[in-house]
Amino acid sequence: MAPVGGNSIHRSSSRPQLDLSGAAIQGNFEEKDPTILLPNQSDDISHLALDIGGSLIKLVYFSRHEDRPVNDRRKKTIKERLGISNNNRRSYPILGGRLHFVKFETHKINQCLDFISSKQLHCGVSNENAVIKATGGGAYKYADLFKERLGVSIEKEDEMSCLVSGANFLLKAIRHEAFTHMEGHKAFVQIDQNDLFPYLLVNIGSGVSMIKVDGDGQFQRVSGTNVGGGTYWGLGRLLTKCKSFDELLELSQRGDNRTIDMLVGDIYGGMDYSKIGLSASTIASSFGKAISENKDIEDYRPEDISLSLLRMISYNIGQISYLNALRFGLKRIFFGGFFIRGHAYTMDTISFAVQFWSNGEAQAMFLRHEGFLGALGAFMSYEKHGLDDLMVHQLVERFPMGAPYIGGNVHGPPLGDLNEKISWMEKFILKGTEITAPVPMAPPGTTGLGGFEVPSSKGDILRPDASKLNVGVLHLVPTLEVFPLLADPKMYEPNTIDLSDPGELEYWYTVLSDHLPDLVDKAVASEGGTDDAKRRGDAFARAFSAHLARLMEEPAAYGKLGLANLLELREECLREFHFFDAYRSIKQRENEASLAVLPDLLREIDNMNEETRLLTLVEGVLAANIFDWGSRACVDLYHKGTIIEIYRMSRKKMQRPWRVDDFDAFKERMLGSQDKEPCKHKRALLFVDNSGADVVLGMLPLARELLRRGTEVVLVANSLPALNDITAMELPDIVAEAAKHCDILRRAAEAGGLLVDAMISNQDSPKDNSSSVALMVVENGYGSPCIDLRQVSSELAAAAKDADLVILEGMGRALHTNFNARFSCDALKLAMVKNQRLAEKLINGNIYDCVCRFEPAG
Ligand SMILES: CC(C)(COP(=O)(O)O)[C@@H](O)C(=O)NCCC(=O)O
Ligand SMILES: [Mn+2]
Repeated sequence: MAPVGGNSIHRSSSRPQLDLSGAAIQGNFEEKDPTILLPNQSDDISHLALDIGGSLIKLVYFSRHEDRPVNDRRKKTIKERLGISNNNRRSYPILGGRLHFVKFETHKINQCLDFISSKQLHCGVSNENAVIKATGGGAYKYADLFKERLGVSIEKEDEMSCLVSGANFLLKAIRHEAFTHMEGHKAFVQIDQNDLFPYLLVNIGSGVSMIKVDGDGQFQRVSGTNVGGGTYWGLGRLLTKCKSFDELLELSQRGDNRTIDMLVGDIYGGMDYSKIGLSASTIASSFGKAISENKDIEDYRPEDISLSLLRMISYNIGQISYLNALRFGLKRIFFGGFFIRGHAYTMDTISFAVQFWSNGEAQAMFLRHEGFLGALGAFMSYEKHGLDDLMVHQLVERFPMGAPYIGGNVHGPPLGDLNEKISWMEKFILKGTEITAPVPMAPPGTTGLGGFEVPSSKGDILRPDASKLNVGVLHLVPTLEVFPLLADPKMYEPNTIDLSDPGELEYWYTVLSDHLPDLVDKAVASEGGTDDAKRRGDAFARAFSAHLARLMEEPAAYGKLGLANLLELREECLREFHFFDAYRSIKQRENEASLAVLPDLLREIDNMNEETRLLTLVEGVLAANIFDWGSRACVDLYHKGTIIEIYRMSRKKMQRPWRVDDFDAFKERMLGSQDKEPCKHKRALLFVDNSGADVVLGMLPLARELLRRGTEVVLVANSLPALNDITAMELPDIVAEAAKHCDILRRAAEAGGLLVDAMISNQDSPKDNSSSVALMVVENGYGSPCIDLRQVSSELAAAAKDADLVILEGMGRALHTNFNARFSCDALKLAMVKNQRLAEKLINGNIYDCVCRFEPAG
């Protein structure tokens, strides 16, 4: 029996709000997603739901996070201080874990049963008469098979109802779920939760259902058509001898439907019928040419047949959908179902039809989880899972590890332990190298749909499976919150660099790829350089490269892609292969070296007047931000001297004005002027960045100055390691070390509960700290160099409530993300730009230029 349910807050781990007392892992403890028994959990929590359709089985299952129990004393103290309890505000439990999306072909149902059985998904509850919720016709057809093979009963859920609740959940809870797709260009649509209804949901499975949705559980199937995905696949199979739906779809890529469709021009001698707005290239009659030509099926190219069929069915669905939207006055039409399969050309065709018939009034929208609406809805139908109570900020979508190699499909048994994962990567070496080469991206407007024209070069630019990898693993993290000091959370966009610009994406792809060999060396060394570590390092490099290559192909595969996502992906991949702190020894070395010179620095600072001191402190933060192991240029620099030599050199170069220099405004705010009173902030949140000089000689002295002025200070650090960033777990020891040489820090740290035992040798001051302002440490919820303030730890959100000053430090937190963020309190953004291109783009400057941006409360 092994206890589960650590209390770490980061996104790879969350705190389930279930009754976990007495919980135990059943079976192999080493397994990635082992079954967990919850003997004291009174609610029925099931882990699996299915949608068994005519062609595909869609499966949604839940797995608990791998919790690594950590003994973090800081966490307990901070919870008490900030008044955070484990009791949930909600009335019923919310699962903390991951939702996985998997699909199988229905005729290979045994593969699906093997999958469920090997993952033990059907026995996730301590319930003797285990029941699985399922929807779709197969829930009836295969009920006996499930009973026979798995010993479980199937509880059938209404298909329409499941589709609707699945769609409603996705549209409300996933930020980048809905998108438009016109002429090869994908654009995400921001859906206002409060302005979602009514809409038309068109689910294109084997057949097509059109559902008017008025609210949660309020819907009506208003129409449908029997000409759907089954028609395309069935007719296509007969006419082309294709062996699979995907093969048929791929064939269409190379097709020319003019050889088989009758166009307006064919009837009007090559002319447009302009009087009624039809161009010569408009399809007048799908397959119409076949009647006038004395040809047999063999005389037509299968490619042309497939395209003609695809256009016929897609236009027809688009047209009927629009007419139904018109009938009920609905402005939004969402298309789902596995017919679409993220296929760019299908979406373009449907979009074109909707636009054409509505004269541009209506717009087709698609859903990234298009095929999983029913299965998700069936999952939602389990009572008391709390899923429908989750909000956007509590869901984090992650890149599924194996997806780049297999296009999101599941082949073979699930991966068990780390070793299996590595062998799996090794097995796919060939596949991996095949796709690692960047694939040209589709420039917008090249599918040639601008007038029912035949796409000229779509075979080269639109891969048939281009959008297959469009569903990640959904992490449910009920503890995440929106940072309360954002001025306008709805308008907030964390990323400064937009990677939908192909030039930007390519640049950052190259930067991250070039950095990889060095990172692998560091990671392997951090694990003792053993053969096992080398093997894992190799697998990590492959996995990360494959992800990058896949994202180059389709940047919006998992929703809008920003630089923060790429940097986070790198850290996630490292953790996936059990590299938990690649820069461990570097961080230790730099912390020690910096702590050794801290007393001298503090003495120097204390001899200055208030004004010079403030400038020196801000200058110190900027100078020390040079210690960044994520920057190629900086790493090259470290070969040229010791830490202290580089720190001194960096300080010497700090010439004002900095490239962005609001220091005078900040100084006036802090110290006042003839016209203005000085502002004594109540509580400052300092988002710290790197270990070593950055935090010890930069941020800590600044924190100390704020404490001296009577401002409470909360140091906000990463929950998990990322590059050489300091973590919340590591900070208390550093503060304790620094406090040995400084009364201000010591008293504040004691008042903040950071120094709870006799870590400090300097015991001569009075024990009563009631008058001291506190120094605290909270974790931010991230294991990445960047931070998305829409999803932060509950500790940070609680600490923010009384704060009136935010200081963001470093390139990741203040430039790549949050450079344009607006706060409802005073905000100071401090960073050294350690990348030439970013310096040019962002501040029209050069590498090593500095940013000191002060934005007073609005
Ligand atoms: C990874 C980083 C964001 C970390 O910067 P920091 O937040 O530590 O200031 C930064 O080093 C970076 O953007 N590096 C990649 C670019 C380069 O190597 O030039
Ligand atoms: Mn950093």
